[in-house]
Amino acid sequence: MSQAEIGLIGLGVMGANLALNIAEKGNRIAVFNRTVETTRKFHADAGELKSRIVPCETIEEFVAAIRPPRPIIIMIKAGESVDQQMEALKPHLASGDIMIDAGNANFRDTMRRFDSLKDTGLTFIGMGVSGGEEGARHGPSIMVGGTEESYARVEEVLTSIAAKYDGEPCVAWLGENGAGHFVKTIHNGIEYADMQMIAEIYGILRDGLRMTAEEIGEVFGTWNRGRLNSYLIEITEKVLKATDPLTGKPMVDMILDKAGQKGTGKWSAIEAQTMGVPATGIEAAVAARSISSMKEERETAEKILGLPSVGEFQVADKAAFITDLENALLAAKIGAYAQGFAVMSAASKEFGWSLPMPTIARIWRAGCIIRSQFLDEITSAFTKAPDAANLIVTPAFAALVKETDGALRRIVSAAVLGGLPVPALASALGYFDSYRRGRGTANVIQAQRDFFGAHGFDRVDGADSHHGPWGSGLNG
Ligand SMILES: NC(=O)C1=CN([C@@H]2O[C@H](COP(=O)(O)OP(=O)(O)OC[C@H]3O[C@@H](n4cnc5c(N)ncnc54)[C@H](OP(=O)(O)O)[C@@H]3O)[C@@H](O)[C@H]2O)C=CC1
Ligand SMILES: O=C(CO)[C@H](O)[C@H](O)COP(=O)(O)O
Repeated sequence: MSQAEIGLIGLGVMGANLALNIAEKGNRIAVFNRTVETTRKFHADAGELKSRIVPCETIEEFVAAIRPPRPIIIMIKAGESVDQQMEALKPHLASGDIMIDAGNANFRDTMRRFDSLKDTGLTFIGMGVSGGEEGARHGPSIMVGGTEESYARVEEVLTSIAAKYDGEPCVAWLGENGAGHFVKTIHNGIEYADMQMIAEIYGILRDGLRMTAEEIGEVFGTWNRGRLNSYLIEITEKVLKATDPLTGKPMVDMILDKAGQKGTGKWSAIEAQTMGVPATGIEAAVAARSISSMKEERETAEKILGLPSVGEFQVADKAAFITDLENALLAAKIGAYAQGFAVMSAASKEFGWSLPMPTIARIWRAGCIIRSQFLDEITSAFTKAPDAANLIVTPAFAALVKETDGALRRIVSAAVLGGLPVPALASALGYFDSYRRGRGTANVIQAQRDFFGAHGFDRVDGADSHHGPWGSGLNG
């Protein structure tokens, strides 16, 4: 039997589907999973793709089944398990072999792993994959980091399995070492913000307008046929319309309001903060997930503080209000994406990657969780202005912000006055209002810093005097 062209370790949700996708595109693939039973079941269930899959029960057997130089995808739980898996593989590999970590790694781990293989003859690729189960099976968006030469060796197979947007594959080499995993992290940070903003809009419809899950699902369905058309809006309609088989009630009403998180949102916020780039939408979304997980504390606080004492949520024209909600969501979404791209732009300089913004937007148009029509507009904006300081100052998006930010202001105001939490939507408004104001209020902060710490300030008239007359005698 001929050797496999590629290997894959980890037959969980993502790995199993990716392996089937690879086999379906005509590639012969060797597979290995820590739990042998999973490998056996995976192969037994592979149907007509069985003949292209080589199930292996030991690492030795797995490595021997792949034709050198071997590309090996590692799609397992992120973190230490990847280091352990790499250590287990290494003694069996030969010069030229490539280990490709396709999980949601912290890009700093990816940089370390990349460096650790220098001078060994082995190569490391850190590859972000997005699209969930369905994407992995039928076409994910793939963000590759590593040497360009190593990408060239796997480009054909990755292109064959990637999602296509108007025939263009949603895969690209984005830069050296951690570039691919950094971009995937920010993709997820944006995903967090997008999801949180959708949840806040749902909250206004549920707790403000007192609409049922089914009715709210209808609203999202309508929006999905308009400018908000996207995978996340599409699945929101579906989840809101689903019925719980156990109770016959709307499924969403039976789900505990505690959101999980595995790290990528938090890493996005940390890296943004570390580089001094505001990513308030992502930060608000991460914090909202953390607050959501404090269920018992929230219930206790509600008993002690009560809900905000505001009157009945009043809306004079429901249809106009729902149109405002649609535009508010679009405006807030622009803020979150603008921030995500600004973080990537800063990281590109910080880590010397030359991240290609139009390409990133292009490969997010299909396959990934944040895929949307909107990303085609971002692709076009960055193609016309690849060095724009911020998405919101490109002509197309500046026009869109001006058109929709009034709605965002009305919705945030209504929610705040109605006592409904909208931290991510409000963060977008705060971001727009701060970013577009040439003269802000940090002059007071600078004066305070100088007063208590003699930190100095620059003057608006450029005069060579950097301390205020605060009277301590130290700062004059
Ligand atoms: N689910 C999703 O939507 C997406 C997930 N990802 C990322 O892909 C990676 C895999 O996720 P997913 O498929 O969902 O995870 P699953 O939980 O479905 O599968 C986890 C896999 O990791 C293996 N594994 C766990 N610990 C170890 C270890 N110490 N050594 C070797 N193998 C180990 C498991 O093997 P065993 O069967 O023996 O337990 C299993 O094959 C993660 O990094 C995840 O963040 C990326 C994009 C989307
Ligand atoms: O990468 C993904 C989607 O793009 C994974 O589904 C990831 O698990 C999502 O992050 P979290 O679990 O923290 O919500």
